[in-house]
Amino acid sequence: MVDLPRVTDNGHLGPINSALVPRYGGAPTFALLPSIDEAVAAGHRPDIKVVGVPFDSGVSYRPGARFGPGHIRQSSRLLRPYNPATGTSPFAQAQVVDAGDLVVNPFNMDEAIASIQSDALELTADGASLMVLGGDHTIALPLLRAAAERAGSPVALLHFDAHLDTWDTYFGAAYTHGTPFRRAAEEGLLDTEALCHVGTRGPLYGKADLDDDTRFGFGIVTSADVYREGADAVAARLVERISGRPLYISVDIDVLDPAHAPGTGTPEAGGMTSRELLEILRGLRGLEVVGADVVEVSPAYDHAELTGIAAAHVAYDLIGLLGERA
Ligand SMILES: N=C(N)NCCCC(=O)O
Ligand SMILES: [Zn+2]
Ligand SMILES: [Zn+2]
Repeated sequence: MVDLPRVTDNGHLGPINSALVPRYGGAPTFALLPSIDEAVAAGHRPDIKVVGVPFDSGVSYRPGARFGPGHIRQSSRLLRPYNPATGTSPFAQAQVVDAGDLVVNPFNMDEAIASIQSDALELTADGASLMVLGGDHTIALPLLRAAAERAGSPVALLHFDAHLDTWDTYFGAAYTHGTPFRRAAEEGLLDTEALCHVGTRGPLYGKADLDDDTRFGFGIVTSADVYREGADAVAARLVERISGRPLYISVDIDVLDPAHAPGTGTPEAGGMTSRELLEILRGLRGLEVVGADVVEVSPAYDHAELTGIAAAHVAYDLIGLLGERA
């Protein structure tokens, strides 16, 4: 394979130069970034590793998020190096690489969760942070375990989702995509002063769901709150609550309205627009983001890459936030 010309900026090896090589050909690493092997072979030390977790054994409705990482990468080919919304170049402020996909057992939940946790710890042993492409929301639990261990303390959590994901069990199972944040709270992984769901909406099983959630320390900014208050005011509130604490950001793509992200497993009407979500993320600059994920992209239900493109742009802005620490 010939060496492809890449954009290099600020000493960092960036995406394939799409002015010289057609962006629709070749291997779809995230945003056409170098693979970890290519970057390391060229003498670069990764600051941010994009990693896929193709796993969906925790879903309660439509399946298929195991194909999310590949779809998000394919939908990320058009991302360009400079983000005018923030005035930054996410791939120049830090060395960002694509570390490929984890190998996760689809038939053994305990083994899957344990291996995601240990792989996340191994990938961050060199001080790098992770931008994870899911996968269903179950994977947030082992990722939070690893993030809290690396931070040396419980972490603040911003959780963008239509759902609370603090339910207790499904069919008696404790580890599902509807339960990761209850388990994380029980395990003491979360900084109970700085937890917030953003974008929640849709029917619950009962009012007790909300009471439980409050007991774990979560605040809620609903999808309707975002509509009424606007992205800037919401971001300002979140920054006030979280500032100065190590922060993990988990984005379930179903936080977006099905019109913006149809390709997901448990869609709910009345969601945020992709513009609102991106603007809230941009309002979080200056926070100490230690890890992030984008989950629940199920490509079989997508159309014209709507969901894949939304997820790719969310990951791009999250990489911008992660890179502020590099
Ligand atoms: N994490 C996501 N996307 N969905 C959770 C929905 C759980 C339920 O079926 O009630
Ligand atoms: Zn959800
Ligand atoms: Zn979720």
